[in-house]
Amino acid sequence: MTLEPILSARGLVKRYGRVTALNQADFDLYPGEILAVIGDNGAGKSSLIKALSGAVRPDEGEIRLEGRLVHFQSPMAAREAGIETVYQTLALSPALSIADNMFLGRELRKPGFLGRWLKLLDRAAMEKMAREKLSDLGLMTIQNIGQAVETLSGGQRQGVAVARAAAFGSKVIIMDEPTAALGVKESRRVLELILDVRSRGLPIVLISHNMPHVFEVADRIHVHRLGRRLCVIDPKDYSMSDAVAFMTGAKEPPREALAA
Ligand SMILES: Nc1ncnc2c1ncn2[C@@H]1O[C@H](COP(=O)(O)OP(=O)(O)OP(=O)(O)O)[C@@H](O)[C@H]1O
Repeated sequence: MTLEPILSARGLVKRYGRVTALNQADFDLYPGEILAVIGDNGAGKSSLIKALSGAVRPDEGEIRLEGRLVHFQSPMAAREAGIETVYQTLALSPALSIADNMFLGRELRKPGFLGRWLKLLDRAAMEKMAREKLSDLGLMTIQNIGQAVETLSGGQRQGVAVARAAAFGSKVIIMDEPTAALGVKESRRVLELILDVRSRGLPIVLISHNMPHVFEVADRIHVHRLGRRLCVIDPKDYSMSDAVAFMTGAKEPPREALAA
């Protein structure tokens, strides 16, 4: 590929005591693509994503965003740099409204004195932006932006989390098992959302154990094994059983798929 990766990592190492969760892991995400990250349980996928999203600091290795070295000290720092992560646990506050959840931690204040000195929130602006974002992503089956998140279905909640990420993620969106807890219909909606987000030009990292979902939406598949990137495959060239065989070590990937 001739393009420069938007987000890349080289030689990431992360140790937890005697466990080496990342062992010289590399990573490349290119502009506009959906990159799936697959791997067996314990292969180090979450550790990789946590390093890329500022949730853990790697012991060794480097991460570059648009070619520039970055050292995220916190998830907030990664967010500020344009990397949004939708965690499996979603990190939504159930009792708060959809609009409040979308702006959690980055509320809009009223302009001028009211906002700066009295810290008054600009609710109207937040609700307007939340409504726009949700309808952009075709999520306006949600009638009331003031509705508490706990009253939404699993798919709608996931939708709010994705809309929030798409609203604020200016460069990269990372999704950790976005369909794991969802039914068939809701999963479908979330997969469509992922494709919508890509069509808006935002690249996505999708961590998933669900091979049909991965093969349906991914442009490339990063196979993680024993703490490192084993290979990168094009889903058009390999079957799901090939991918699982590479992931589990039952089969070695061909030389051209092996990561450098
Ligand atoms: N906070 C931690 N403390 C100790 N060990 C950890 C910690 N986080 C991860 N590990 C270990 O690091 C290894 C990689 O874990 P990681 O969660 O990154 O794998 P994974 O590929 O995401 O697995 P899964 O698919 O099961 O979620 C595992 O052996 C795990 O037990």
